Amino acid sequence: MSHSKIPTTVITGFLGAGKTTLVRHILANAKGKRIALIINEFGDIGVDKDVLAGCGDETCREEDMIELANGCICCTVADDFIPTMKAILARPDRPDHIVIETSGLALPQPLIRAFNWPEIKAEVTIDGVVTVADAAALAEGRFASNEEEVDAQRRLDEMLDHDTPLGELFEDQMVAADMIVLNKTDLVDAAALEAVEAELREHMRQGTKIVRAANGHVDTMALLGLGMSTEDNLEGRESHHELEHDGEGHEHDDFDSFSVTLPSGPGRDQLLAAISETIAAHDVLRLKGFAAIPGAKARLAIQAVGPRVNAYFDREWKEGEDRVTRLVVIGESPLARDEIETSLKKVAQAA
Ligand SMILES: Nc1nc2c(ncn2[C@@H]2O[C@H](COP(=O)(O)OP(=O)(O)OP(=O)(O)O)[C@@H](O)[C@H]2O)c(=O)[nH]1
Repeated sequence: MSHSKIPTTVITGFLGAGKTTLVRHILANAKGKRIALIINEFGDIGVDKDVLAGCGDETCREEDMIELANGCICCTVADDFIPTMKAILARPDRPDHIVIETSGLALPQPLIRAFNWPEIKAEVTIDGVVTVADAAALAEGRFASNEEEVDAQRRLDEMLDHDTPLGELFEDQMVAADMIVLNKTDLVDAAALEAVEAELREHMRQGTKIVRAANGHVDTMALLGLGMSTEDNLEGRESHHELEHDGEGHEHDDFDSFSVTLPSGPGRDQLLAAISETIAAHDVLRLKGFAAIPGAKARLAIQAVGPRVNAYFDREWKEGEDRVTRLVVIGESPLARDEIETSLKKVAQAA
């Protein structure tokens, strides 16, 4: 039986840039396309899948979502990614399109190269690599080193030139892109947006499109269907690591993640205040999870990206579900795990 190749969109972008939000938008606007979703997370709790599954739409069907929870898709291509793709391809009801959301710390390059493995290449093609960039984080210079020491303008100028793990990873994700979704435009003014966009243009491959968005609202038909066959066009997309080490394996020691479980206890405001304080004190890059708030029938989804903390009740607790607060914490290594845990647990004990 011959099939046409299934187009696959790879979504990359730094921690908290809005990848899951974009995926949610794609699923809600799939216009009848059956989409299989592969989600890769850094951290040991599958928050992203749970966020999508909590959306309540029939487009977020549990059976169409596959989670690769063990960290970095770039390091587990052979063990995890290839078998997962083969399982999708073996289904009797093959999807019309595959979307892969990589973890915010993943280098997209090894994943893109995996599409040239013979058993994958025969059946699947990369429709496009979409990199989500966080306009607010960029405007605030959050990829620069010594953030406090430089003034806002210098930060903006230097943000992409630094040899920090954050800066390098960010550049690696940028050069991999066929399209950049410059997200969170609602959080910055027009002048800052222009500055961020000008800076991005200097660091991406020529010809890459930038699409501005808020909350991942991009025309799905423009996003899916780029028809790039990216696996055949790898030139100029090399990561720092590939350029410096001939593509030998790479390390993820630069970043660290752990999860914390807290008993239900503090109220919403107390908990969010404690989270904000902890993030500020320990330079946490990303924190996310779900919280049990006393008296609330629904669980509170918590999403922090740098200093910005969002929270919303996403769905009611299910029968038999463990009503505790579980949070994933991600930051540059070494993370002061004990101190962060103590700081978060203090609020639960005080309640
Ligand atoms: N104001 C604003 N918030 C946004 C926008 N897009 C996403 N967010 C919020 O940013 C937070 C992170 O969004 P996600 O979609 O989870 O980001 P992500 O890139 O999937 O995060 P990781 O998978 O952890 O790397 C959430 O609180 C979102 O609601 C936007 O355009 N504007």
